[in-house]
Amino acid sequence: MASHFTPTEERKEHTTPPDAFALQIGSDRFAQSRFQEAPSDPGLYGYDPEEAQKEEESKYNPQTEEVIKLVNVHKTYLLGLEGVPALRGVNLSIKAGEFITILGTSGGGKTTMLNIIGTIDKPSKGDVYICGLRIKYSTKDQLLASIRLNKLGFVFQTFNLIGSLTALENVELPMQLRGKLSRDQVRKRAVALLEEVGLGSRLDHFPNQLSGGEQQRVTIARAISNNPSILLLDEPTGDLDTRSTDIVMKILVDLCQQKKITMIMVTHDVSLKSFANRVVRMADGKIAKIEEIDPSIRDDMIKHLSDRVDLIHKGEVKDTLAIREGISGQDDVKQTIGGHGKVTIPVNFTDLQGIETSKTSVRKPSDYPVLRERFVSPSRRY
Ligand SMILES: Nc1ncnc2c1ncn2[C@@H]1O[C@H](COP(=O)(O)OP(=O)(O)OP(=O)(O)O)[C@@H](O)[C@H]1O
Repeated sequence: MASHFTPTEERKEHTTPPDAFALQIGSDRFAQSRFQEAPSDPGLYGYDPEEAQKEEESKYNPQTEEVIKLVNVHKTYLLGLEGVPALRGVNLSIKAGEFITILGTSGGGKTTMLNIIGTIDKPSKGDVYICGLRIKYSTKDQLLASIRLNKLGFVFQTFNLIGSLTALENVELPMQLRGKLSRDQVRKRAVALLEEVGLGSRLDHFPNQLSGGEQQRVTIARAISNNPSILLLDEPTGDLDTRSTDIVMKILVDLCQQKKITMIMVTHDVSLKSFANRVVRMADGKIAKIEEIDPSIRDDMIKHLSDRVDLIHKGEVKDTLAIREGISGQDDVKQTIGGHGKVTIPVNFTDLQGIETSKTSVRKPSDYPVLRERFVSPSRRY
């Protein structure tokens, strides 16, 4: 990889200060992409501190302005001598308090878009506005680090907790790095956040003493510790079983509805899409489609989710064999369940025979998140 560096890029990377938010990232791609960016306008390397300051002080009004705005955003990575276009002219506006899911084909640009919104990557071309602040290729790393610490929270599929710290200490860390609260205030807030995600009895557990679902709940508590306006979620339930998925989704939906945190969630699990206000489908580096979820359908989904989570907490949910909508690159391709050998189903699902769905698989809930029977009923809405 060293052969791809230009002296300028190398120097720039070495002078970058330690970033508080790095603890929330587990992605090697972060490091790679910062070396491999191919700016469309090399002149943008110049940095104007006055302009940045002006932008930082701009009066953002969440009532009237979008919390995130992407205008004609392009991102091209350099792979050897070739440019790999990851985003090709993306326009998207997101209002404060919205819940957005991003679905799409593999390599379609979902993670790249999330990384650009999260200021982990900079666009090669185009403008990105986060809470009224304009981010472009020349934006200084210090300003980006400050935006991440103050405005954004991150939750990834791999939980990225620090193994040598307890749950409580993991949640305290971003608040300590921000330095706005006293030691006592930090501790009290960390305890309250862990109680809020149902882990009041796990404060002193280390990550390896917690289940996957519990670790992800610690990650969420950590991600919201500095009161972010926006939570960026990259496959947050990808490694979780059904029950943990339900618990985590309920926490996320509550945070969105009660604390008005804007949620942007990349997922391959189409059964989660209707928890959002809007679904953005990406393909080939572009937004292929934006779908509004009918509010009554969303309310219904959330009500069922709450009911399920209540049952989970009462210990009334049993493991059963269940049917799950499979994940394929083509979410929209429908197949017939039980029809002429297309999708095989066990006898206890014969009532689903003939229903059109995306590629479907049957697994034990303990193996993988499952789609409950209800979600593949003929009246299913996705
Ligand atoms: N650091 C990088 N260097 C080179 N190419 C990259 C880099 N990161 C992403 N790409 C390429 O950019 C394109 C978009 O990738 P991205 O990861 O954003 O897609 P995705 O929709 O998140 O895919 P998936 O669903 O498989 O995670 C792909 O062609 C990918 O190979």
